Amino acid sequence: MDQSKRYVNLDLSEDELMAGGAHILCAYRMTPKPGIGFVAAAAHFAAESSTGTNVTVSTTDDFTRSVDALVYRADEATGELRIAYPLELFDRNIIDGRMMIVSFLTLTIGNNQGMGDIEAAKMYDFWLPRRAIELFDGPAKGIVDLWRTLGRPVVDGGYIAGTIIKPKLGLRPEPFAQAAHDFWLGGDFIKNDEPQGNQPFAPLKQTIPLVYDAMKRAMDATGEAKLFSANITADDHDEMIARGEYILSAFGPDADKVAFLVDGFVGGPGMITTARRHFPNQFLHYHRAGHGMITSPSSARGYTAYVLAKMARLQGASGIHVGTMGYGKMEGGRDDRAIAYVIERDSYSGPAFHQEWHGMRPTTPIVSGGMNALRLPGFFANLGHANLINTAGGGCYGHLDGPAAGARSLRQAHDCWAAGADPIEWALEHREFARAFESFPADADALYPGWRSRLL
Ligand SMILES: O=C(COP(=O)(O)O)[C@H](O)[C@H](O)COP(=O)(O)O
Ligand SMILES: [Mg+2]
Repeated sequence: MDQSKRYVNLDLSEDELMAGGAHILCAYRMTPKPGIGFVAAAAHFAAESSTGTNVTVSTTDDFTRSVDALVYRADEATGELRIAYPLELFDRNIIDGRMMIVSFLTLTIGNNQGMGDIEAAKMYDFWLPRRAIELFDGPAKGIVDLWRTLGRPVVDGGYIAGTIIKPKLGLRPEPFAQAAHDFWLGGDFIKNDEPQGNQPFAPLKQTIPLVYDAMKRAMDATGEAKLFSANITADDHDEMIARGEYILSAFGPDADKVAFLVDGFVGGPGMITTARRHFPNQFLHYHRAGHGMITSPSSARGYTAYVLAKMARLQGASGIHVGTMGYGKMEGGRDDRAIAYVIERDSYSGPAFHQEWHGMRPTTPIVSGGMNALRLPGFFANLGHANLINTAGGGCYGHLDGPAAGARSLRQAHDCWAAGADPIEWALEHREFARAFESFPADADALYPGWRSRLL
């Protein structure tokens, strides 16, 4: 059934829709199934994403039609599809009237992801009017709070050198805490790896007190504050709360040095909001493990990592992983810096839309995935700044001289970039950075040919 008469209006002006402030706009790249017209498929897409289905129903009335999602751009040659969704379509909390990401996803990434006439569709950008920005929680804490804890300037407080306790799994409480202590002698920030929680060989209630003790000893030894991002991910809301409350009680007077990590992609939006609303005083660390199933360029469905990051900021993530922009082990390229820019700035022009955040607190870019000291100078040069959290697991625990040296090599790499120095020259004066060349020789060979004759 061709529904384009009702759900398509290519005369609508995007500028006027934005000026009206009554719609959320979504940009997709869509391919209809063979033999299905692009506009007809787009119309069905909008129907299924708002007020329709695949046939006309007798219960539709004039009000229903007034909140139809409308296709306002449809270009078969490029697959470009843009849909305007009236704000009234989106579900609101009964407790406080605010909007929710699950409703945004159910509509804009719902049945349209599996319909028989749609071969593939992927959202690559969306735009929210001011009113929608006002109705999402947004971040409660940010990197400013971490800089303050670390005794840094709260503006441009700079690079936070972090790690991930490795191996990913398999450390019992004592060696886990020892690994944390040893890194903290050189670095700022440790996160649980995303699957670490309450495994039988490392009960959380044994591990956490030992980690706190390790933090205190490292703070005494260095005279510096330290940070721990503890994973509280769990299917059950009550379990998440129980973990968070236990961890805060265990860290007692230093509970402000605890961030909470949530595996928000596999866990779903509800887990992020549970942490955001129950623990608003803690930095909320959004780990996105699993996102690659749809955000990968190899996927023609779902949405991009850029869209994921925008949603995370709306939900209130204090920080989210943004990838390594071609410098680490995960998929990505240099232009992925847009994922960092759109969450850290108050105003940014993305792939389809210019988004104003109207003062919503920024979300911190978290850079992780195969990173080590050798890869950082190029990364910072591409991004253009270092106001971020970097977590290098292998890059620290794989350093020949141990994790504290690994941490120092990260900071020396940052300082090398900040000074605009040649990395090999810099390594001649900075031992831990030099030893990173020996620790990761394949990277050194690829990035700094000729290093051996200069450094060994
Ligand atoms: O544990 C790591 C990295 O460990 P290592 O530093 O040893 O590679 C993170 O889970 C990935 O970076 C996630 O990827 P992304 O950050 O892209 O979500
Ligand atoms: Mg990990």
